[in-house]
Order: sequence, then C-alpha cells, then structure tokens
Amino acid sequence: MLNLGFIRSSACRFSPSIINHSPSPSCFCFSPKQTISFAVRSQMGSFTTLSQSSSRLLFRQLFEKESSTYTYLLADSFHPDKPALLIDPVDKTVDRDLSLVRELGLKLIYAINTHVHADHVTGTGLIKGKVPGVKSVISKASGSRADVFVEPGDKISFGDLFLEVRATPGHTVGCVTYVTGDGPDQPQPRMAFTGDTLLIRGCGRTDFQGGSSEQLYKSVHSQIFTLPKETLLYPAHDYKGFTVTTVGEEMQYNPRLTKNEETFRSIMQNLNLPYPKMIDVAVPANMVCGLQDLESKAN
Ligand SMILES: N[C@@H](CCC(=O)N[C@@H](CSS)C(=O)NCC(=O)O)C(=O)O
Repeated sequence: MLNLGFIRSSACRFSPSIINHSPSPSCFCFSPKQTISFAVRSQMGSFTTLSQSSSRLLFRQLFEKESSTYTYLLADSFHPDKPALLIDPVDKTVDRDLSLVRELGLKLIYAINTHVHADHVTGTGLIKGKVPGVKSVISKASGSRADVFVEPGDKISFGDLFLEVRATPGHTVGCVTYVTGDGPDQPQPRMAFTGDTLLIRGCGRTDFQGGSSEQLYKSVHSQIFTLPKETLLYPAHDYKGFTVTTVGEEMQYNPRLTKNEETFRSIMQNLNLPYPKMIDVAVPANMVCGLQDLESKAN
C-alpha cells in the first residue's frame, strides 16, 4: 500500500509521502543502498560517471505549445510500484500525459504545481478526476485549493526519491521551486524545477498576482544560485526553443539576474509585456485546482 498522506518529521518511512518540515538527518529513512557507478562516454567524448540513483529516476520533459509550458514527469523506476508525479500539467495535454504514464507502467501519485499559473489552466483537477488516488499539491503560500499544501523545507517522496521544496516568491507570492534530493541515493547532478521564477536566460514577470522584483531577485540568488553550479534547471516555460540550463550557465549569462538589484528592478519595470491572454480565466480556475468550470457545470 502506498501511503499518500502527510508524514511528520518524526516518522520514518519507505513509501511515497510528503514530509512536512525537514526531518533531522538521523530520521531520514531512505533504504540504504550501495550506489553502483559505471562510466559512459558522453557526447563531448569525455567519460561521465552515472550512478545507479541517476538511472533510478525516469524523467520526461513534455511541452504544451499554445502556452509554451513544460510539464515534467518523474518516477522512481526501480521501485516495484514505479510511483510517479507530474509537475505543472496543463489541462489541454492531460490525456497525452496520462497515456504516457500508462504506457510506461507508472503509478501517478501526485499532480504538483509550482504556482498559480496565469496563462493556462492547470491539469491537476482533471487528472484527479481521471486517476483516482492522485493528490494535487501546491504551496500553502499560494492560497489556492489542493489536497496537499507544501512549505519550504518539505520533502515530497516518490518511492526512494524525493523533491525538496524551496520558496521562490517574486513572480507570484506562492511560487516554489522543487529540487531533487541531496544524497547518495538521489540523482546527480541535482535538478530544479523553477516554475516561472527562473526562465532560461530570463525570469518570470513580476507585474501582477502579488509579484515583486525585489523578492524574485532575492529568491533566485538565495534559493537557486546557491545550488551546485552543475544543477540542471528546468523552467515552466520557454519561448525560444530552449529546454534546460544550469545554475552555472545562468549565473554567467542570464541577462537580468547577473545585474545588480537596482538594474534588475529597472529591467523588470520596463518589460512592457501584454497581460497573458488567458489570465482572467486561468487565475480563478487555478485557485480551485483547475476545476472551476467543472464545478460551475455541476451546480
Ligand atoms: N504571451 C503569453 C504570456 C507570456 C508571459 O507573460 N509569460 C510569463 C510567464 S506565464 S504568466 C512571464 O513571466 N514571462 C516573462 C518574460 O520575460 O517573457 C500569453 O499570452 O499567454
């Protein structure tokens, strides 16, 4: 049986669960496993060491073209149940994503949002209706409806892998970044799902939904740029065809976040972006897990 409920920091467990508030290391109970490493030749011709824990993670980056949104599928492929989660699913691509989950033999346990999106309706509500037992997850600070609310320092477990929750407000007040675990049994390099906080060579706008350029700047510098330089960064959107970046790359080349805070604030004040086309539909729907339409039809 999978335990989908909250488990407090005093509980030790092996099944998928969310731990609220980081447990002390002595209590953190991933099953001790030997990490078996082997060398492969990388595209650059050099040898790279892959650990067993890296191949344990099944990872897919999925794209929704109307809103240029990335959805991420992660699963523990070594666990007998292959527990999986989706980050930032979009309503329009739910059927595609769920058929992939089925084809790969995964058990979807969480549908997670990085924040209340303004440009598309989340797929989490639809997914819950189609796959019984899936729990929707969002930050407590978002003020949105969901089954599970996460706070900074929480860990979201799926099998023997986990994501750590980091608060990265600025694009919206409730924005969080989900980072793969730090530890010998977790994927290397680490991966961070930054939502709209950090985009490749850019960042989320800060001109609505409680946005703040000061907060975004601090969030990135304290919660993302402090990760190891080789950490892979996966944003919720890309408008130019990029798919992934790294902490090191963005620290060197991000045209906004490499500037000092005052220059950054001025850049953000002068973006002059039109509001997202879907904002008036998307925000109210996403405040109720993407279910506004279904609920109003039922009433
Ligand atoms: N044209 C799109 C919306 C584009 C947009 O505003 N993107 C957001 C993230 S989605 S709310 C953003 O933060 N962009 C930052 C940037 O520099 O582009 C639409 O109409 O949906």
